[in-house]
Amino acid sequence: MHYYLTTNASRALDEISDNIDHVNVLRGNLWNEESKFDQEKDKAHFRDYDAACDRVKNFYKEQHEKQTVEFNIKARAAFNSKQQIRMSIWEAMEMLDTLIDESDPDTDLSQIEHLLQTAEAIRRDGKPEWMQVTGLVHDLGKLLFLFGSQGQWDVVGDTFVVGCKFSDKIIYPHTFEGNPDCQDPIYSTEHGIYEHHCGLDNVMLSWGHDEYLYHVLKNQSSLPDDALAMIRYHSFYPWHREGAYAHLMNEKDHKYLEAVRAFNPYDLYSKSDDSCDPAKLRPYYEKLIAKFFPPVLDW
Ligand SMILES: O[C@H]1[C@H](O)[C@@H](O)[C@H](O)[C@@H](O)[C@H]1O
Ligand SMILES: [Fe+2]
Ligand SMILES: [Fe+2]
Repeated sequence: MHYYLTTNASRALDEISDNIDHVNVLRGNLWNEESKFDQEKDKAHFRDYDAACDRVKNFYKEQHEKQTVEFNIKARAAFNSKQQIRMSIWEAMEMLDTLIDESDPDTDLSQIEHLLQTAEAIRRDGKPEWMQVTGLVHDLGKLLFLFGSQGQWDVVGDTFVVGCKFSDKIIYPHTFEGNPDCQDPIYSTEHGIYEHHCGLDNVMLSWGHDEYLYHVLKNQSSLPDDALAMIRYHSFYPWHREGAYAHLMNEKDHKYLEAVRAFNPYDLYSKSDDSCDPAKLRPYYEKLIAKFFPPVLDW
């Protein structure tokens, strides 16, 4: 059906619709401001380790006492000599789904949901495909728990450098008192076994899901270096959030720091987003997976 309007009537209509647009823009701005405010307010609730439950506190006490240089050398040797399991990225996501992360004060959601929420938040912001798929896989290293870890303390939680003084920027720093490396004349010094600005590539980060997944993917994906850095350092909060370990960084690490910081909000704050439906999202992400990974990988 067509309406024929006089010029005046049509001008009047345009004006009304302009006004409505204007009101909508204003309303939109207001809404954005309010939701920005809510988001800032909400952010303070994340990673509140003082208020965390005993499960989290006990987890970190155990981890901080047991992540020694000796353990880290053994964990890497075991990783290099172990028999490998072959499966696809999606199979790995499904396999991981049974794990509930004891170190995490912010979510009891399944791991597949956390991976999808992270990827979806990155996608919503219009970030590139390689970053979306990085969000999708970043915690798959937690499979270590099903592949012969000693518990969760050598799989999840924040990471830190071993082989030099434990930084006081690590959460619950006093719990390192029970770590024998604190008594070691070399490991307990500022630089420990490392040279000034040797590069994070040359230091031993506490063994867990970041380090494991980095080694699994570095030769089995076409992800860019920034993506591999996001995976390898995403739990390294004393570094990427608190600014510790500057004396061990080299030139390249400054670039990686930027990448990891860009990734972090998606990992952390997407934990409060609406839940995702894996079956619905699968076709989209299978296509992305196929662009960056072989059909099956060695784990
Ligand atoms: O509890 C969490 C969880 O284990 C994450 O996967 C890890 O990346 C974080 O650093 C940690 O705080
Ligand atoms: Fe993680
Ligand atoms: Fe995560």
